[in-house]
Amino acid sequence: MAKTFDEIPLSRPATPLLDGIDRPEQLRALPREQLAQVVDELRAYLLYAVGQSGGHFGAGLGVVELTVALHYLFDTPEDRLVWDVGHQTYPHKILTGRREALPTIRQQGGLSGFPKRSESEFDTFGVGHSSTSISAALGMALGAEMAGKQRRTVAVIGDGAMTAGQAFEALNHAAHTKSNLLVILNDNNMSISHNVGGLANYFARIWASKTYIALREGGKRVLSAMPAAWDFLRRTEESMKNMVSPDALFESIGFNYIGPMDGHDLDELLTTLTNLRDLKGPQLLHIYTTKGKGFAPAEADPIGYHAINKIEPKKRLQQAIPKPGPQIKYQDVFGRFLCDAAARDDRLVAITPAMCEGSGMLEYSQQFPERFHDVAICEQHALTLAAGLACEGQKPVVAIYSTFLQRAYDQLIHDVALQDLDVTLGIDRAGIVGEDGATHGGVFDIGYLRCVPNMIIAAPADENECRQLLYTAWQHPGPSAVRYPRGTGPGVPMVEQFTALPIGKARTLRDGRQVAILSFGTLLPAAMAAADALGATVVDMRWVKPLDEILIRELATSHNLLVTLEDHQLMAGAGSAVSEYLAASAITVPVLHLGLPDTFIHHGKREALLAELGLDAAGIEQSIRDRLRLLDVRAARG
Ligand SMILES: Cc1ncc(C[n+]2csc(CCOP(=O)(O)OP(=O)(O)O)c2C)c(N)n1
Ligand SMILES: CC(=O)[C@@H](O)[C@H](O)COP(=O)(O)O
Ligand SMILES: [Mg+2]
Repeated sequence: MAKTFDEIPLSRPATPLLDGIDRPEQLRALPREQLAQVVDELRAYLLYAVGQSGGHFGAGLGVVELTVALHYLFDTPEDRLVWDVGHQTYPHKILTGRREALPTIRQQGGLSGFPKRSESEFDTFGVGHSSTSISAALGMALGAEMAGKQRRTVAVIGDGAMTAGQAFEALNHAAHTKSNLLVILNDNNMSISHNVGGLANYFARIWASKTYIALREGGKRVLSAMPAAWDFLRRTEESMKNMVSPDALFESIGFNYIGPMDGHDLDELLTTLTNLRDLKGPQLLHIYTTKGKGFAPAEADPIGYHAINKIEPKKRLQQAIPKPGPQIKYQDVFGRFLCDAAARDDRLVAITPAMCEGSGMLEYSQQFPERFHDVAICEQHALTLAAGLACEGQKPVVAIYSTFLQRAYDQLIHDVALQDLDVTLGIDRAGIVGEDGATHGGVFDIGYLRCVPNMIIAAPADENECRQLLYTAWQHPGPSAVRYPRGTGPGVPMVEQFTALPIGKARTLRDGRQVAILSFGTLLPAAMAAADALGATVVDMRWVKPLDEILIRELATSHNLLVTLEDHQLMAGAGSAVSEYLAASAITVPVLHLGLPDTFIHHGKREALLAELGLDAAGIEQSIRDRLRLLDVRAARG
């Protein structure tokens, strides 16, 4: 039985077997009897390492046995193993040559928090966004068939990820192609929050029917000697089968369903996977696991332990750094807005695609349960659901991370904007997100939103402006979006009273000369500091669409250089909107755009990445000085 810890070990545990495994071949060289010890050592080391680094926690603990069994029985990396989301792959990384590097995970220059093809041959597919594993694995299986390769292909997908449409698109196609593909459904009855929806209930009933299955198997043996009774059981089984038959859903799609089974029973896993690995055609193995398995606090609170910060040893906590000012997270600014606006207007209804806690909606969901919808990992459904609600005169708010909104782009255009429906998007994690890295960067939303007719887009600079712009956007009777970053603001207290701010109007914070900095969003404090050194004008633009064109025109005629600043790709960003306006108005003025370059920004601390990209005060000042020098040189040349 797996060992269960109550504390995260602060010193490295002894892992004699694990220390000898730098590649799965060395795992496969061990006798099967030693695998249980590998599991215990792997779980202990995982606890220690994530304690050192912080990062995703519960999901990895839940697949320690599965990871050992898969790398033991399948010839990885030749056999392809595709993990869904990938937050559960720390055990996989430990067994595939990254044991010693694990404490660097999610840190700049360290391991990615998700499988990444460029990081390891064992990371067969880059993930981070959920529900892509079956599609990718099917593609690999078809690719192998085309190349005449006899390799096996496995996708490991969680019950949460299985709620997304793409998972079923892939299941549907896999059944059609009848490819040799093993899908392992890792069912822990958890998404980040508790998993929701009919599918989650179906899975739960399967598990509950485990007793039914046991009875059925047991009953068959006993009753087969008594024909009449056997006939009765068969008829009963038929009626019960419709109620809780575990294979109804997947078998009817065309998969051979096996399960449910205990995903922590290593022996059972090894036996079952040995039987399954060479079966032809699409197979689905349904395993039950516990998110956070082996660490009692995480087993008890899988939501709280989905991810953890690095564990600070007690001694360091005594010299805690003095707490900064009254900063609150932008997600909590959003949650407070929802509660306050919902209390005033019963048309507010809030929707999240499985990110309740991360979006700051827990309190709202408890206060207004009848106007709260967690739709599971279904971003596309979330947007069109909101569109339907708006058709009926409600005022829906969709809370969605910038990166995950990418999933619902057609729904935004086709279902919301084209019909000019009253849907508000609270776009969290806009800009560089930090440790989650490039898969989660919220750095494209301005580009993909501002070209959509009927959209209005706000980029608040601080907590109070975020609150007021959320209210303004929500009041607006059409499609609207407010983008704000991960983490806390500069500590500007929120004003209780809602004020509908003028749409498309900026606010000038400092009148300077020669240079005008047009700041879009939360990099404003850095802009102000740079302006101090330069004597520059600073404007909090507040709105990406519509722009404050009158102000831009005035600034262009009264300054020698306009500087736009944004936590977004430069291409198609807010700065390019300013240049488009100037060009369309035949206004000629030098413009310097500051933002993210045309590359993916990988994982690290958000502030350090911004500084490295020249988006801190010093970097902004330096860029402006360089540009002024260039302009002087050009002026001197005549
Ligand atoms: C498209 C998308 N939406 C949302 C997320 C955020 N997210 C990360 S893990 C997770 C829950 C996944 O649940 P499950 O697949 O059951 O894995 P578990 O954590 O239970 O092992 C969610 C919603 C994501 N990664 N991708
Ligand atoms: C794996 C995944 O997609 C989520 O767990 C995501 O990492 C959450 O991001 P935040 O930590 O910013 O809420
Ligand atoms: Mg789950």
